[in-house]
Amino acid sequence: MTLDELGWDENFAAAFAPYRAKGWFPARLIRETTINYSAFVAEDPEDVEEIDCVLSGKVWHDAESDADLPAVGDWVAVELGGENEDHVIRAHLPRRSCFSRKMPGKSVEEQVIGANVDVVAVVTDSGADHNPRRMERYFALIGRSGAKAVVLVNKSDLCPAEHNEACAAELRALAPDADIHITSALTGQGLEVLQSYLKDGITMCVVGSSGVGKSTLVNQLYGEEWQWTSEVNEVTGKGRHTTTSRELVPLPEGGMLIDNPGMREIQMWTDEKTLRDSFADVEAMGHECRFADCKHGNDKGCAIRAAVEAGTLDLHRLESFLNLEDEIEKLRRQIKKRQMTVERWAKRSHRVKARNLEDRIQLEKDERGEWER
Ligand SMILES: Nc1nc2c(ncn2[C@@H]2O[C@H](COP(=O)(O)OP(=O)(O)OP(=O)(O)O)[C@@H](O)[C@H]2O)c(=O)[nH]1
Ligand SMILES: [Zn+2]
Repeated sequence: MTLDELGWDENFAAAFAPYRAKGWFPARLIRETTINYSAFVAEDPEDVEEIDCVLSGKVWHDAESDADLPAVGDWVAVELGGENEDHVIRAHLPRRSCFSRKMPGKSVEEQVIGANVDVVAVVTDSGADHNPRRMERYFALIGRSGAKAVVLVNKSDLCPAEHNEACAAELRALAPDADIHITSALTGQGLEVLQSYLKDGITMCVVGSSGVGKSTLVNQLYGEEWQWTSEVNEVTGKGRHTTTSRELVPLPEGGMLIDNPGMREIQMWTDEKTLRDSFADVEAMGHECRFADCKHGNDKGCAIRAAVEAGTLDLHRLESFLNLEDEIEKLRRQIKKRQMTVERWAKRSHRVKARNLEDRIQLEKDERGEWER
């Protein structure tokens, strides 16, 4: 595989220029563990190689938050070590895009799903999973990430065509910039569409609720010979751990996937601005209400209610809008709580995270019993 097939472009090359002079090499991160990263490194731009590498103290300290640390999909500058030496990530190149979500559970810590992702494919169906409100949140999140939004209304074989079409049209109305396709991973309908996004150098993420067919779709892209559980990646010829962590995987027909077989329904990382932006059109309608303090309830001359009655605004969407201030208040409380937790954690995080070089050296010394106090 070549550097270009990995998604290298002029901007990355420009950002990398000062590091080339130091004898470092461009690399793209494909996997992360608690102690190190795996990357494709381009010592030879025509034939990238898989290596393990660790983070330098500088890159570690320069990151302002966990979300700023190198993540799967990121481009970095690597200094190759000699025999029995670590390969070290010396610099982190600016991201072209970044797809992230809220951490699972109660915290609102941002978690990067993939850096430099070009296309996010949201898989849903026209049955139980169909939920325009949730899809609005996906659209807001993908819009913020800088990636292109693609929706696959999957399991089309289970519903009449008109029903699938109606669901697709409803989603299309929510996000004119998104591509909405009807697919069936089972019969293969519409799969060529997914493949059409996966040109050389393009990175895609596949997300969606549990059971909508993500793995079934992804396995078809890998081709018959290579599935989640297989041992060897056909493209790189390298062995592959069967793991539940996210990985960047080159596909046999070109393009790459960042995926995770166990990825549960994405929990949205969101902020006040993203929330408000997703209702900008409703808010604009509110300016047309007769009274400036209109509560959009039974008030006379309410433009928003009129839009609901005229069928141009969905009633559920209005309800979400009316609850917006409550949601934002909830978010603020969560953020405050998170800051307190983060401060508490910062004191002991060095024990948990040994991804940077100095910590690792110390850890190895500790293991050998060479205590430094
Ligand atoms: N009828 C029909 N069934 C499908 C289709 N796609 C997937 N399935 C079935 O739906 C079930 C769930 O599919 P998965 O691919 O495991 O779904 P997933 O989204 O990866 O689920 P998680 O791994 O839990 O996130 C399996 O039994 C699939 O065979 C489809 O297009 N039509
Ligand atoms: Zn009103």
